Amino acid sequence: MSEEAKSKIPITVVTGFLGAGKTTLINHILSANHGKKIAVIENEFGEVGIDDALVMESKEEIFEMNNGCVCCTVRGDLIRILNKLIKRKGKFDAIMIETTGLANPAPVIQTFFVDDNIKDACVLDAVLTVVDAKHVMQHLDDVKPDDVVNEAVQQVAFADKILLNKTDLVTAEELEAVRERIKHMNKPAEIIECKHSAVDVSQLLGINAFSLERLLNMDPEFLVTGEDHHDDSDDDHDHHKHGHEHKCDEQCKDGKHHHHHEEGEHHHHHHQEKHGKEKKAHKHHHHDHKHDDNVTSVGFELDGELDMQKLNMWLSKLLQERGADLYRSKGILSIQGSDDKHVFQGVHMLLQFSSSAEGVGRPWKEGEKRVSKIVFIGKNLKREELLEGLQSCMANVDEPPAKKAKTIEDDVLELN
Ligand SMILES: Nc1nc2c(ncn2[C@@H]2O[C@H](COP(=O)(O)OP(=O)(O)OP(=O)(O)O)[C@@H](O)[C@H]2O)c(=O)[nH]1
Repeated sequence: MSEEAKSKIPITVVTGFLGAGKTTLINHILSANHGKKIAVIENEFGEVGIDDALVMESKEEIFEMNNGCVCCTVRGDLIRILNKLIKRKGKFDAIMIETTGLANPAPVIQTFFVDDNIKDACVLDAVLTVVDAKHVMQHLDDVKPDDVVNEAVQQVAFADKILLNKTDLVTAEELEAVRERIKHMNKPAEIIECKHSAVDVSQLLGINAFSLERLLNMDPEFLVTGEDHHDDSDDDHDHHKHGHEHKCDEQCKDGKHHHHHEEGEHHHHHHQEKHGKEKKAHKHHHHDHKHDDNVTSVGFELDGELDMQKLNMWLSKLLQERGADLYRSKGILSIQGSDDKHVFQGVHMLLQFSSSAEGVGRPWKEGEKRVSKIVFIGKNLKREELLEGLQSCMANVDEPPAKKAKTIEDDVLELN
């Protein structure tokens, strides 16, 4: 590394699909014994911020960016926070940015090359992509409409290093299949298999793994941002479009194609058909990229305490029935009869409860209002239905006066 690069603040971008294990990785790094002071920038896709409470208490500084995805609406926030941190250079050793599970990493990476101040002060050390060995296949397979990006594919494609996580949830054969698939999508990236994102920090930070050259080989116009493309209509900006073309791997004979078809093996037939038609359009809409509008987030903040048993039963049933479409669910819970802050984590059908007593999340602070915050992310979510379900799990809700059951005494009395 050059002297100039050495004096810059190293940046690590942590990406990976919803629920893959990014926050688990951040917590692992923050609690590891590396002697580094790390500033963390959290971005989450959800109507109600939760991750902030799930990142462990530490000396580190944590900045939250909610209400949007870092690759779109909150990119300005990212630039602002980075500039703030740059002014305090020397007070910390590194910055980690956790992107939302629905972020396309490309615009985040571009930030470090197109903004002059940031470019001069920071160096992108690596893009780490956490992959959920159990669920990634279905997200890679998800066929999106033509102008919609497949974030799961992008995240793997842009990785400098891949953490193939949750190996405990799959068989050796399944793991091999995922490994093959990922290797095929991104040959240069090292793949590290792990459980609970537990990888030696020396393999994650200060690794100097990011290569702009590799990205420019993949996409020569990588650094041409959406803002440079004023031939795009304003409408494009409203939609936060900012995609990229990629060079295909050797499977694809056609040279370039739109990134959401980037992966050769599975959609090959589809994009071969499309290439002819799309080529011209790509020239003018080079930076088109939209998120899948079908994937939405619904968030609730509930006053009052929840009944753990009712909630457990309701959530278990919901995840069983809707787990395919319900990519991610999570919540901070105020539970009747407990002084601990409870947490639930759902990834598709898998559901896990834990609490501050077990070291997950931070306990309620003195005087902190005990509000439950719950987020669901997925396809075809119905707010009313979810709210009704949650409300039915509140403790002490006035039960409708149940028909008074007869007691034995009543019977006895009647007999008399
Ligand atoms: N069984 C198993 N569970 C894991 C592993 N790694 C993480 N988890 C669990 O998966 C769930 C999601 O983990 P997170 O670290 O919150 O995932 P994330 O990528 O930050 O999630 P989003 O921010 O919502 O995208 C949590 O319940 C974790 O405890 C693993 O290796 N094995």
